[in-house]
Amino acid sequence: MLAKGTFSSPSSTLLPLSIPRGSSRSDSLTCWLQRKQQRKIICACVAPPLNIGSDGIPETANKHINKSEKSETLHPISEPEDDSDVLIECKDVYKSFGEKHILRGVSFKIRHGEAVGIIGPSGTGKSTILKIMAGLLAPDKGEVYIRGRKRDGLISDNEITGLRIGLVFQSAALFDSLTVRENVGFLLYENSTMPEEQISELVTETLAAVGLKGVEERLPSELSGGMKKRVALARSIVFDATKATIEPEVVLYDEPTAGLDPIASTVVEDLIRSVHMTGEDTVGKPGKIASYVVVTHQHSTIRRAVDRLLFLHNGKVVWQGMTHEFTTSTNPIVQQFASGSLDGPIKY
Ligand SMILES: Nc1ncnc2c1ncn2[C@@H]1O[C@H](COP(=O)(O)OP(=O)(O)OP(=O)(O)O)[C@@H](O)[C@H]1O
Repeated sequence: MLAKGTFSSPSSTLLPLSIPRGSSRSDSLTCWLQRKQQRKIICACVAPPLNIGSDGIPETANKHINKSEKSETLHPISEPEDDSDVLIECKDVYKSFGEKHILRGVSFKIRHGEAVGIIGPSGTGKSTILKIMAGLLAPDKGEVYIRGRKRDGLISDNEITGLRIGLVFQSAALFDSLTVRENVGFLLYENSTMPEEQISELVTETLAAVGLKGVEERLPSELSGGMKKRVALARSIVFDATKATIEPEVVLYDEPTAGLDPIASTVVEDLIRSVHMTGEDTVGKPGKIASYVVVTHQHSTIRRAVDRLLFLHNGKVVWQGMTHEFTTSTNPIVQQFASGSLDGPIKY
């Protein structure tokens, strides 16, 4: 049994941040509980008060693109007028770290049922915008709306219910000294009124949904990288069955296939699809995740796991389109990124 914390239950999905390797179970829990008191995770997203010019091209992008290159709009998707299905919106979000101005007016919306990828060069702020959506970082300027309600500051600063937000870190961020069962059921053991046996059953069921059986009593160190990612996914989608209302959930994945071989990547990509509402999990049940956002560099993940793409560059969304438009785009930024060429507007 896990030690019980004294804090109140969170309004949304909470995920452990990184815990030092080799720390003891009590250290891990203490560290986690301290952090948890500081940060309750909720999510918010970007909608564009598009700093996109009349030609559909963001102002910064205009600086890098000559007239002949502007033939393709950078904003080819016409936004529906009805925003009732918007779960997360980021509006003109700015974020700097010291002198580094990372996000400079990022806007987008994540709608119910969407599978969205965020791509762009390294260091362009993809993980930063995920953390802002999750409420782990506050924007310097701009707004984040959760189902139409503005979130101020971090998730710990206000209670916004109506949407669960899960964040799956690149590193999986499992507690090294807890078993797989304890990792997956952590929040339920801590916060739920469910009896332990029921939590245990739910954990087993959720692990089965991500294709893992018989690993409940293993420690993270006994798992492969791909299995750890699946455990982290299970942790983000485990539901408290005693809650009267189950809120829709958005899962944010930060480079879920980084470091995996091509086949293990495919397994994770299919898994991400399968737990989405349009999919079917590995035991044949419909997925429960309303929408998800994936930050990735991997072409296979772009092709296989997402439907719509947002391209971040120089602090803004410089292109967005459906996945199939990515490889045929005539936008020079997209072309350079898709081909990996050293020549083009993206400079390292
Ligand atoms: N907490 C922080 N303090 C200082 N600088 C930070 C912090 N978090 C991120 N940065 C910096 O902000 C920039 C964007 O980081 P971020 O991780 O969001 O980029 P990214 O697009 O996800 O990169 P990659 O594709 O390489 O993972 C980087 O230069 C990074 O060093």
